[in-house]
Amino acid sequence: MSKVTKEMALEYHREGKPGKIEVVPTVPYSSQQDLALAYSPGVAYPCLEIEQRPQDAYEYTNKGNLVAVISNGTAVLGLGDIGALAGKPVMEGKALLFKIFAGLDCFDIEVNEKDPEKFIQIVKALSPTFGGINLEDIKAPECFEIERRLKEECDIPVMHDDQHGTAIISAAGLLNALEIQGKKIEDVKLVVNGAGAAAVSCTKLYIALGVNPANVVMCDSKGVINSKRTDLNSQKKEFATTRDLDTLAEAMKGADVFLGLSVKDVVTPDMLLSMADKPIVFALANPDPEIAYDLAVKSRPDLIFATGRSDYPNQINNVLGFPYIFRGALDSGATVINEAMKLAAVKAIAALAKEAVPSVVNAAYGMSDLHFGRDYILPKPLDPRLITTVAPAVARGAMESGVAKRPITDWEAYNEKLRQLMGYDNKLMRRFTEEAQRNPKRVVFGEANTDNMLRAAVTAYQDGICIPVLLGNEEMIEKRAARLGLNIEGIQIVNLRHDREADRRSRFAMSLAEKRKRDGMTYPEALEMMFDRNYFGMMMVESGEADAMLAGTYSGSHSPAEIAREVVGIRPTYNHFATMHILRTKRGVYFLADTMINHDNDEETLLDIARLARNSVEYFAHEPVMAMVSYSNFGSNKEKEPQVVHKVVEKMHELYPDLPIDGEMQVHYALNKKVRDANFPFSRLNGKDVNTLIFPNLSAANTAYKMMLEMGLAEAIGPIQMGLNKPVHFINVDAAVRDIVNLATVAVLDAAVLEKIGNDHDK
Ligand SMILES: NC(=O)C1=CN([C@@H]2O[C@H](COP(=O)(O)OP(=O)(O)OC[C@H]3O[C@@H](n4cnc5c(N)ncnc54)[C@H](OP(=O)(O)O)[C@@H]3O)[C@@H](O)[C@H]2O)C=CC1
Ligand SMILES: CC(=O)C(=O)O
Ligand SMILES: [Mg+2]
Repeated sequence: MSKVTKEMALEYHREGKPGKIEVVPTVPYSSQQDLALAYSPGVAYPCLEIEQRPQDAYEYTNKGNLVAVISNGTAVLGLGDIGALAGKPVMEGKALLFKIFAGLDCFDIEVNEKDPEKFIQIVKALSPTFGGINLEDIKAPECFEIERRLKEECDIPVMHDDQHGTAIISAAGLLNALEIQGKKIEDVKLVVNGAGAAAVSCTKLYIALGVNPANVVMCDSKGVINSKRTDLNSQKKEFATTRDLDTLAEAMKGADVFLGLSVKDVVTPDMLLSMADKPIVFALANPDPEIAYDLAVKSRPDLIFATGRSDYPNQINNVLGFPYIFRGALDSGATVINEAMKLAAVKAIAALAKEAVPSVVNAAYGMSDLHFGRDYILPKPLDPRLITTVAPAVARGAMESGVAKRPITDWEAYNEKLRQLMGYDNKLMRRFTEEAQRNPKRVVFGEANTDNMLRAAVTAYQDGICIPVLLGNEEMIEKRAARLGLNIEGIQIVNLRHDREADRRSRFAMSLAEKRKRDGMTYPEALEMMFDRNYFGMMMVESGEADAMLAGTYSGSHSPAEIAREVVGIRPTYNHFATMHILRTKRGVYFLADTMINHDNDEETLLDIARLARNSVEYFAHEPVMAMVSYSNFGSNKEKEPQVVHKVVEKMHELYPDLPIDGEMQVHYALNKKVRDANFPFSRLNGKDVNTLIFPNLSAANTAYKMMLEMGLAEAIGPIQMGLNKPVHFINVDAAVRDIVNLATVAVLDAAVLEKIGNDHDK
């Protein structure tokens, strides 16, 4: 996993606009009218409504989606009391996590005040702004009283994340680790290093879950907290042991579980060796754990080891909890975050780790087979299921314990809202995946001897999306799989140089030579071609030995597109094939064509592209609303290129009298219906939102989608091939695993359509 250096981190924070977050308006603000509504005089109306009914603040302001991360900088990570200002990067980081993982807006507030009473008064005075308050990095013991008072005195949920977030996540990890190690919670001996905010709260939750208080030994910076000590505050006194122990090293002997919430490098390999069999060690000090990962795992193979860091397996970090805990609390109108809600979160997070890990999570971590076990005791922070698992569990907890002021009634609609909150709607791909899983097909992976293709094939197989056939040398693929830690058991490998089916190559060659004899192809030439993976793979599809193929975009002498034309051919009624990208953007789903195949389009080619796109968009269950774009509008420029587009639009109008398609038009008219309708009220697209853009040439289409991706404005599925007789799709072997899996999914659906309705979609 990649390591973080000081230079990288400083550059990351300094680059562009310094810091990590900004404020973005959510309402129109470009006209005088907009401003009169957003500010004076219009703004007075919601003010007066809220004055009458304070609850209306949730209707007219961002209160219901706004959280404050508030710190005084007295216990920033494990860096200690570095002050409010120095803690700001951490608080901005938490604000970012709230936004990206739960769609919650967040202000970081650094308060330069250490006196608990004054701090309480400041936070309380700020509280009307927010729907919830996340207290962060405030040291013990002051944090206990600060949280208690603010919970009591504010009418919104308040949670000290270092206490409860950490307790919830580590408890979920502990339950799962105990299950893997075969230990019972009521029997385990627990050593806790650190007696601050996080340590005390975690220990209390573990006890609530079944740990025997008599089996707990806690240490602080002065050693074991025992009954001989006279310097203990009331929190520490609760955990004072009567056993004759003074040092951490003594306490560790025979312990089953170690929980570190203190400072770095205080645990030694010898201490780990002195623990009981199959120990569990959570070294959670940030940024550096109580014992380094490499040192710990080297010293005991029977260990389950977790840290707070993202660059090692088993990250125990409150990021798995706080975004979703506040999401569920705010959405249900919870007045507090109580024990029922916390326990609901523990159970939901622990259970999620036992479910099959979706390919998108594997892909996000460059893995292929994450599964419940000693290196995967908790879900990964980038798991998109966390929001739909934890937030509803917390909301239910709030409702069942009677603290929810706005109970949720339609859970399916709530789950849908949560998914959509995460920006791009992933519904389309989810639907494709489910369809493919219902009827998986045999997909040839033409470049199986490359890392990402192999990873994608294994992921698609494990997810039940397709039955992969890997083309390549068995020995090399097996070696690569072993190096990547991939399990390829059960996946067929076809070595085209030493094919087990002796006559297959000659059979394929004969069939191709017969098909292309009028193009001058001889049998010996065709036989030679069968050493090319694209020819061979496509012949597998052509002959029905496979249902679809993912071909690489590079092939020795011939371009894969040419080979596809020769081997599987173009659909009846077309002379060209093309590709489309589906872009998922914040504004919705868009289909763009042709993004990969045809360079300079004459009328006939562009007409084929438009017809193919119309069919494909329909096939992806969208009503096509198509704009044919160029640099002029409806004939305003008489040069060659816009004229080609203009004529193709006319032909499309003749062919499909009811199809909403128009142009040529500039792309801003295509995408802005208000401006388009005002300027061109005669357009067939009147009142409609365009979802399909047909570009005049490859440069424009390719540049448009790549620019959107590079600027982070879209996620893409594609390139989706349209117009070949068989589902042969093309993808760059360096494409991300997720993109390859997505295309394999589309190929499976394509094969299913072929099976059902044949290859003339115009019928
Ligand atoms: N992974 C995660 O999700 C989280 C990790 N943490 C980490 O936990 C640590 C503590 O945070 P927090 O509880 O908020 O901070 P606090 O300041 O409240 O507590 C720190 C505790 O560490 C103890 N301590 C300091 N040095 C030693 C030592 N050498 N041996 C034993 N104990 C020691 C202190 O002892 P004393 O009481 O004697 O001063 C104190 O009890 C930090 O490293 C933080 O990054 C915190 C929250 C979440
Ligand atoms: C993760 C966290 O909140 C901390 O280390 O303080
Ligand atoms: Mg913290």
